[in-house]
Amino acid sequence: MSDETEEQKKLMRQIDISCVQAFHTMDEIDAMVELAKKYRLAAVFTLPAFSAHVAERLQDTREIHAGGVVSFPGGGDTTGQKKRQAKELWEAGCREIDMVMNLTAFRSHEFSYVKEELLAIREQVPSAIFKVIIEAPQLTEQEICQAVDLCVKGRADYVKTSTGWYPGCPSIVEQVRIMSREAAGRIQIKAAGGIRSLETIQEMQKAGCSRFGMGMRSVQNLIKSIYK
Ligand SMILES: O=C[C@H](O)COP(=O)(O)O
Repeated sequence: MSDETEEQKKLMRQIDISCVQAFHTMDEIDAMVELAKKYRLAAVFTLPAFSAHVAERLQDTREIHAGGVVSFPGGGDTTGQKKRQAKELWEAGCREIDMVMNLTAFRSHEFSYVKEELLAIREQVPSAIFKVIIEAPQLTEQEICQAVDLCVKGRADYVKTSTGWYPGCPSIVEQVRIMSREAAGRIQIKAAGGIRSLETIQEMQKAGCSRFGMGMRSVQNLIKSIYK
């Protein structure tokens, strides 16, 4: 990638690529790792059974992280299960942990349960980049603000819009704006789920988003559109 511009490089460093749907094959996962290495993406995510494999294949590069998902995609595991998952993924070599918030507890106003759970996971993986998924497309504006605030109190590094498991409910710029306004620089924002174009990414960047989670096919399309 010798003729890559600084702008392209910077954008690639904000992309988390993933094969986290149930249908991916090992060949796809391996192709995704190679793509991440070629374009120097930020992190590579799979479902947990394949995280150690990805971490091993990324061993020769420190700047591209293996990422692991905790309580994906529902968020309803017990705190103990989430702690064990996070620890196991860290031990497998994952340096980024994306965990789904317990949204039933959250939407039932069990805020202290949610906060304590986030703090418990933070304690398990103190050096990991810890992102918390809130499924913003399913929440009201007030709930999005409350969820962002809890992620700050739970010492997460990022609050993330969505798992991408709800195809009819993409992450949109307005959600990022709300999150960014509430975050006020206290936590970073990752958008994921249905992000399909450079234009959307640029608008989300302007709204305050610094990381983008995209499925492998969407990243391939994005690359085609910007490296001509
Ligand atoms: O962050 C991970 C998601 O799988 C991204 O979803 P997507 O397939 O809609 O890009």
